[in-house]
Parts: sequence; structure tokens; C-alpha cells
Amino acid sequence: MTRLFNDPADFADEMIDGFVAANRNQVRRVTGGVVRSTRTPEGTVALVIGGGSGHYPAFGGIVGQGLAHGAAMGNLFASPSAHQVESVAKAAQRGGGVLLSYGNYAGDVLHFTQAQDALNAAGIPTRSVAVTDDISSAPLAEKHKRRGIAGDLTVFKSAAAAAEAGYDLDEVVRVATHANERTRSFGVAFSGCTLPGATEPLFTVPEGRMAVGMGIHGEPGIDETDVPTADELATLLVSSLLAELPEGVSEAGGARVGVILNGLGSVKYEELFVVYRAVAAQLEAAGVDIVDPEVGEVVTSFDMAGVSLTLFWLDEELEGFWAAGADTPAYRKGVVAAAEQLDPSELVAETVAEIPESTDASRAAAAVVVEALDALVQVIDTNVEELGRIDAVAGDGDHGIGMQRGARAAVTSAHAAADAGAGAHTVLHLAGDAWADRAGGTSGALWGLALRSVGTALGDEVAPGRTDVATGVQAAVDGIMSFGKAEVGQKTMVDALVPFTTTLSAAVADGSDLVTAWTAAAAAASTAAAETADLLPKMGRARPHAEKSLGTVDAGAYSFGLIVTAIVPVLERAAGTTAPDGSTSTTTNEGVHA
Ligand SMILES: Nc1ncnc2c1ncn2[C@@H]1O[C@H](COP(=O)(O)OP(=O)(O)O)[C@@H](O)[C@H]1O
Ligand SMILES: O=C(COP(=O)(O)O)[C@@H](O)CO
Repeated sequence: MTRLFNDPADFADEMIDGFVAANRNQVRRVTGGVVRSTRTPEGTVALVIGGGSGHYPAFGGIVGQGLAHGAAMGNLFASPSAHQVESVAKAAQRGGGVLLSYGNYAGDVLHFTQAQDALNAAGIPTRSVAVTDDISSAPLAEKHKRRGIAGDLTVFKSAAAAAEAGYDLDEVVRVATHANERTRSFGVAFSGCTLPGATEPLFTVPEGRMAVGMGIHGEPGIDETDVPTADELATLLVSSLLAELPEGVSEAGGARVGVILNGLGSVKYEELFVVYRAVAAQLEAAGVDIVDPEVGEVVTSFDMAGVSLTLFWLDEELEGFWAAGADTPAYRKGVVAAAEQLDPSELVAETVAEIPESTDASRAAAAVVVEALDALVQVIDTNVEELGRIDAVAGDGDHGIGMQRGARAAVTSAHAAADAGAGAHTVLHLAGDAWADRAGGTSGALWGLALRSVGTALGDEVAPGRTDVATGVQAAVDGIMSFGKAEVGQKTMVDALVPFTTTLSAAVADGSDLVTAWTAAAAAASTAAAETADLLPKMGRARPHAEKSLGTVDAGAYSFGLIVTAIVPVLERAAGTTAPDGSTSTTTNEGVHA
């Protein structure tokens, strides 16, 4: 149970502010996260890590000498936005290029990839390595689909040590990739976790039971048993990992191995030590030479009761990096020479976006956009619990809170922009950035992209007509499919998006007014969303345990259908076909004219 918070919506930001205040000699606050407070030699590679808040020490807690140069820190259990990652990377980089490294989660992959593209376009050579150590989350043949858990530490530490040894970007990528190949983890859970302000846990484990292979966000596991003894748990963890030796390791006997026994938030250190006693004995009985074991909290999940074991199969190069010193707020090892502190003035604060010129016509359209976003927030607020329930069947259950965070941030930004005289394009662009920044996650990335795409089509000059709206919707769908790589039939929001845009564009082309066209398109999207219950997920977090999803609709498709349906009355009012008191009229609207 999480007890200490103010407004839950501000928890992540307030947590980061407090973390920075408590660790001023190691980290500095920048837009999107934190960077080292110490100077990094010019020309060296910067390791920028990141992910959702709620996993301390990951990710800000392991920023410092011998480990990360910066961490992009997203909202609770949601990836940071591309903008946040880009901001941290620009503050951390010192001319040698950037390696982005993060846990392999759908939202993180989308946002970090977007940031990587933007950084390369800005002339900062940037590469990425996603951590895929959780052997329970996908079979070996699909190792690239596995989730990242406490193996973050072995990959991040190896990459950082290589960067501090002066390796160039290609070599740092090679080391990080090799460390990821040589890292295997396996975890169990005894309870769920409750996010700040929530009255119910995000996910649960039945009392007296142990969820084997459950993810750090409650992603479904592979088995459930009674809670074992500490020694029996050690046997399960060790045997599961010894059953999958990485390439290049022919046998456990004689192998040198870094070991992490990780607590997920509410298992006491003393309990971990009882388990580690048996872990060490069983590894040594298998002939393993244990090197620099870590027992404690490396990657947590709020107040989740759980344990994971990580084996880092060393070779000579990796052992040197594993043994290297580090000095970060949450992880210290060996001796690290004190580096010069940066002057606060050296970290330039981000500039606030200017509001460009717009016409009265576009500002009138912007007012309709704001009303549509208000309707969007209202329908998400009404359905937030149901969206979380649907997403929890095979995903991590955060679709409802993620959409709510994003939508509320977007509407706040949209109102502010409209009040400042912004046109439709600017209102939608700022709303899209705010959505992605606050929501993170897969839906945060995609809805941010969608709003920006529609905004580009509407512009800040003309009174957008139904053709402009249809063009903007099509651009949004094209962008989401190009960026997210999902196709129809793979159980994602694309299954509702495509029928929506197809129906809308066809109706507009046939001469229907916008209200008629949008109403027909919303019906098509809602029907398609309902039909996703018969599909198996092929993309996103629900994919690894797809069979659990049969019979349940896709959360993103369902929320999309709710949203476009909720916008119909807004368009009717804008077209003057429905008065604020709900009475209707029969005017033909040529476009979105407030
Ligand atoms: N590659 C993708 N393209 C389009 N939509 C996707 C993709 N991957 C996942 N989704 C959508 O995202 C929804 C989950 O959103 P969210 O809860 O934000 O994801 P996560 O928590 O995994 O980041 C899914 O129900 C699905 O509709
Ligand atoms: O869950 C996380 C990110 O995954 P999403 O796909 O954004 O939900 C985060 O807690 C770990 O980075």
C-alpha cells in the first residue's frame, strides 16, 4: 500500500524533485529526468537510461560515475516520452555520441526509438540497446521479445564502464549487446502493488500463493504455486536459470558469474539474505564461481512483494566492467575518484514554446478541438477502471490510468494554448506533446503522434473543412501504423483506426457532411473494436501471453471507439445541428466551424 503522497497526479514529479534534493552531489534535474552532477570528459560516450517511475533505484538512482550519465524518468509505470528522452540525452552528451538503454517494453521501445531518430537528426550519433533478461516472458527462440527486469544493472554497468574506459559508440554498443546476451533473470511475486492514490492494487496475487514469472508491472506469469520455503524458492530460481546457459557458456562448472538477488519492493533484505544463502550454496555446488554478488533492491515495483535472480555470465572483458567502481545515489561499488561538479548554469533550462500567429477562423476551430478534448477526457474518466481491467487480462493493466494521465495533460495544454490565441494546429501539437510527456506508454506515444498529425492537417490559418479533418485522421492512422508497425488483425488500436478512417474518408468523398461522416465512422470503429475479442495480440505488451487475451477486446481499440463516439455531439454542436440544450436542427455543415 502506498501511503505518502499529495496529489497522486503529481507523485512522479514530486518524487524526482525530492530525489534530486537528497542527492545534489550526484544528480541534477533537467527536463525529462536527471543527469550526473559531475563533469564527463569531452568526447566520451554518454549512457542514457530510462523508464517508468515506480522502480527505484531504476532509473534515476543509478545515475552517477561508473553508471548512467542520465536517466529519462517517466510517469508511474509508464515510459518517458520521446521528448523527455531527447532532452536528457542532449543534457548528458559530451560529443562522443549517446547509447540509449532501457527495459524492453512496448512504450519504452516506441518513445526511445523516436528519441533516437530525433537525436541522430540533430547530429548526435545515437544507438539503442533494450534489456531482455526475463526468461519467463518469452521463449529463447524469441529472446528479443523478452522483458527487461533486474538485468538492467548488468547491461547498464557494462556499457557505462566501457564508455568511461574511452570506448567509442560502436564498441559501447557491442559491449552492451554482449552483456545483454550474457544476462538471464527469473522472478516470482507474492503480492501486487498499489499506485499512489489508488484504492485497489494494480494487480494482485492470491494470499498464500506465488506467481511464477509475473512481470514487474503485473504482467501475467507462467505458473502459480503455494508460497515455498526460502530454500525451495532458491532451488526454483537457480534451476530455472541453469537450464538456459547463454551462447558461449558450455557448462556452469567453472563459469564465473555475477549474481543479483533482487527484491521488488516489500520483501525485506533479511528475507533476501535467507534466500541468497541457498542460492549461493546451490550455484557453488554447480561449480559456479560467484563474482561480486548483489543482494538488495535494484529494480522494484512499488510495494510489490517479489524476488528475482539474475545471473551475469562473465568473460574477461565483462568481468572487468562488472568489477569496476561506481558511485550513484542507490548503488556504490569500489573506489571512484571524485570528479569535478558541474556549475548549475551549465545545464540550460528548456525554452517555452512560442504561440505562432493564427487567424480568427483557425482559433474558432481550435475552440471545437478543445471541446472535443474535453469530451475525450470525460469518456476516459468514466471508463478508466474498465480500460484497466481489460488491459490487465494480458497486458499490465495501466491503459486506463495512462490514457487518463495523457488526456488530462493534453486538455490542460489545449485550454492554455487556446486561451493564448493559438490556432487549431498549435493547440493540437501542444496537446499531443503534453499527452506523450505525461502518459508515456504505448498509447502515450501513439496518441501524441495522432494529435500532432491532425494538427498539421488543420493548420493555423483556414477554417478546416470536412476534407481537412479526413486528411488529418488519415495522416494520424498512417503515422501510427508506420511508427508502431502494427497491421489490421494484430489486436491493437489499429483494428479500430483503419475502419474509422476508411469510413470517414469515403463518406466525406461521397459528399456527406462531417457530422454524418464522423458518426458512421465512429460506429464502424466501435464494431471493429468489439470484434478484436476474437483476435490474438501480435504487438505490444499483451503479446507474450496472447492466449489469455482471447475473448477480451483490445484496450486501445476499445478506448479509441469510446473516444470517437464521444466526439459526435461536439461536432453536432459545432455544426449547429444540436443546441446546447440537446435540441437538434437539420443544417448541413461544410466543415468544423464553431
Ligand atoms: N505497435 C502498436 N501499434 C498500435 N497500437 C499498439 C501497438 N502496441 C500496442 N498498441 C496498443 O496499445 C494499447 C496498450 O496501451 P498502453 O496501456 O499504453 O500500453 P503499454 O502499457 O504496453 O505501454 C494496446 O491495447 C494496443 O491497442
Ligand atoms: O512499464 C514501463 C514502460 O512500459 P510501457 O510500455 O510504457 O507501459 C516502465 O515501468 C518500465 O520502463
